Amino acid sequence: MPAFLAGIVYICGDKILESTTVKRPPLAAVRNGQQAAAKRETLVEFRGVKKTYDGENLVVKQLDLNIERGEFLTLLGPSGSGKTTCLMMLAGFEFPTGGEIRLDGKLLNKVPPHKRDIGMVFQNYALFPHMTVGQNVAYPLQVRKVDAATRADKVKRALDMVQMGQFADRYPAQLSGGQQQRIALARALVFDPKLVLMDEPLGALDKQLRERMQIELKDLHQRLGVTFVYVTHDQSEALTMSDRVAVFEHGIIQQLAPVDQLYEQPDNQFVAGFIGDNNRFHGVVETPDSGLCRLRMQDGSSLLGVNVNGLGAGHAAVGCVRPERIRLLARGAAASNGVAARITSLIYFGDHVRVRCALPNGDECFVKLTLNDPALPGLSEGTPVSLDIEPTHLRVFI
Ligand SMILES: Nc1ncnc2c1ncn2[C@@H]1O[C@H](COP(=O)(O)OP(=O)(O)OP(=O)(O)O)[C@@H](O)[C@H]1O
Repeated sequence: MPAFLAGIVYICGDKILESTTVKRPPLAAVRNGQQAAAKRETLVEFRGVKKTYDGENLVVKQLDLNIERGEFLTLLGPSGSGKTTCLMMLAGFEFPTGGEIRLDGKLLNKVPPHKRDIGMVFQNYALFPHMTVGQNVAYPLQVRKVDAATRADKVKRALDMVQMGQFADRYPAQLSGGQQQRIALARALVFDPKLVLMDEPLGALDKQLRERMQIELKDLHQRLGVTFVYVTHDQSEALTMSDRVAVFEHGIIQQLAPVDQLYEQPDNQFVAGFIGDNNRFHGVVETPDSGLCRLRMQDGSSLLGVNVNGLGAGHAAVGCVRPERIRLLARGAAASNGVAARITSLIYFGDHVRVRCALPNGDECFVKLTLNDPALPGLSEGTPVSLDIEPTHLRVFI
């Protein structure tokens, strides 16, 4: 174990990197919700952080981000958007080209990984194959010279925490992927880290197991109150687990918000399109007034929506709306904020039917109907309909 890596549990590929401890309250103290009271305290600050690997292209551009103590924050974004780079800078395995990172107020820029009190879990659990589960979990404590009795107690608690208490004597090869990831998690938590960083930790698991582990991780986070920073490109994973999500694109946070706000009030077209399902209507802004505006489409029809960017009359714009926020009405029925459309197809999705529609201006959109929706039997390809949308649910962007 290189000396510069002692202090962090860093699990990546077939490597496990480890480090020294910093004195902190034990897990049990954290567990009783003591952290909840301190929830709005800032634990981590990124101020004006930039990163380039080649001296030319900034893969992280001017990042300002506060991570609150005890929160579950997810960095979400497409491949190459800079999420892992941010995590690596926080862990100390990459250094910022500019700006400052603080942990508990302490400037981290020059602090090596082993002096940061951070646990990490990666996609490849990377347990030591020649050690039993118990020995793997004990390893961070051994490095920290924790005495044998305390070590045994902490290992038992950490394994019980991830419901793996009865597997202490097994070797990693005798465990399933999900079980190995639980052990990796126990190992990252056993030394009571201040912060736990996870980079796509469930990426190698099948869908069913991944979804079960998502619930377990969220539950564990709530019980422990430790701050989790989680990287994923899977938006449903981010929505399921996080308190807040930072959406990355091209090294910039496009929006940082609680999950419901992110979904209901996206700040821009990218966020509206990246999180959840989305429909887009193209038009020109008319009569902007007190936060709303009318989006006039090429065929003359129009919809009222939220003027998110405060666009002036005549500005080209795109209206975005979630499919579940569109009411499908029979053509001619009174719509408060409606537009004419024609059904192009009905696709069965098991738990709902996706009704695809074409608008006269050439835009396409879809609506989701539950299988017992009374309107469904009357619909088929070619049926003329009206799409009715509450103005607050149509977000008009530049
Ligand atoms: N060690 C490195 N050397 C050079 N370029 C790098 C290095 N690590 C990452 N990059 C580049 O930096 C950019 C951001 O990469 P990063 O891994 O942070 O993105 P990401 O959002 O985590 O992507 P993914 O979800 O695919 O892991 C990418 O263009 C990537 O090619």
